Amino acid sequence: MKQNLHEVAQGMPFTPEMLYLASGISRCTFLLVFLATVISQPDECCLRHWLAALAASATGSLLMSLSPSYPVAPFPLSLITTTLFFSSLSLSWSGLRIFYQRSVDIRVLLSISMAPGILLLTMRWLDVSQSLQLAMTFFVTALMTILAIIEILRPPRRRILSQYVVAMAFSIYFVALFVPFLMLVTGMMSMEMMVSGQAAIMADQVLCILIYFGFIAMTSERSSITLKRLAETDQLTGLANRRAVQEILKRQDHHRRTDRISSVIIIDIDHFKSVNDRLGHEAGDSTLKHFAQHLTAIVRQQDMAVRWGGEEFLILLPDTSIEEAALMAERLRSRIETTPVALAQQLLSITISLGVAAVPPDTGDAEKAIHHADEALYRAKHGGRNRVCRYDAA
Ligand SMILES: Nc1nc2c(ncn2[C@@H]2O[C@H](COP(=O)(O)OP(=O)(O)OP(=O)(O)O)[C@@H](O)[C@H]2O)c(=O)[nH]1
Repeated sequence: MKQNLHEVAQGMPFTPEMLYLASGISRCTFLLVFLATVISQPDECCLRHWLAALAASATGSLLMSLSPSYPVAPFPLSLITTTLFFSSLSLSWSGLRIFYQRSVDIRVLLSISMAPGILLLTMRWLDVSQSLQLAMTFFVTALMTILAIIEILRPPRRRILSQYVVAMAFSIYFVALFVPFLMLVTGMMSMEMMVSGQAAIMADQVLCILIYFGFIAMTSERSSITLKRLAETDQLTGLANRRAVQEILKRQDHHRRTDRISSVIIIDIDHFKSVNDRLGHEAGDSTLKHFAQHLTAIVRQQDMAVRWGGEEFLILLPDTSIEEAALMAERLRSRIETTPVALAQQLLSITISLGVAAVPPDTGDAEKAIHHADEALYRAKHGGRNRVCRYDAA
């Protein structure tokens, strides 16, 4: 039987051994790309798992290219390659778990990697037919792809586009494994037909590219999202910073959305310089953090609270009339006035001044509204501080 299959395979334009060799060599070239990525991003532990996964599958492919028969390699080569391919899949899965900050139990990882080899040994011992051995290998491999898909799609889902490419590749992998399993089990496909399954090896090659480059894309996409978030976040208070507002205003100009910002509030802590001067810079920082916490507590989900600079803050309010904005400003003013800052040695009472302005509905110019709110704030300061002033065009 083995000899027959091999003869059939030899008659094909590309023998399975050649395809496995090509697959092994291309995996080795990915290895170099991965190695460079792992070295450049040493903190990403998931990349090390994926590198090991790739190394295992490259070794498996190269060993399969040495096999004198296809699709079932002789014993013990089949045991080694099965374990290598499975280790590759389980390491892909563990890498995904690490990527999504989920724990990985090393014993589970080892069990999943070893289980198919043990299954293969058992089937050989029970003298199970070659086609059933192959069918079972397909089946457990298909199960493994499902585990990977679950890790990607289970909530909470991140907004990372490249993860869907990887999920799609694993889904195609699943179909490519489950269909031959069904066909072998039901007798619709013979071992001879499997020999002409060059398409499966080539599909494996394409999917491998999608998956491993997808893994690299996932880590780079997440890194750039994290960097962008850091660049748009104020480190002291955790609020959005001026740069984030500029980005939002730029996007609004482009999209002319309906949930546009309709009111803005500018807030300034009164006599903040004297807090620094009397109690030190650290007390000043604590005061800023205290204020930011109250600001975050008072704004609605759709609003955006911003540290505009120094001791000045801004709230962008979509779909909010100037009357509603002034009410919110007043609530915040009174809350801050009645809640002292708990410093290490003492309780510090502070007050704030606020300027409120509406975005002109005809132009939708939020930058102009910020400018108007600033003018209102100036009036609040000069009117005696600890008050809310509305911008009045008249
Ligand atoms: N601790 C601390 N102080 C800051 C920070 N950023 C700005 N400041 C200080 O904030 C103070 C702002 O002072 P001024 O602009 O004179 O305003 P003010 O004392 O609040 O007076 P009015 O606004 O007129 O009520 C300056 O002393 C800055 O050094 C910061 O991140 N931490």
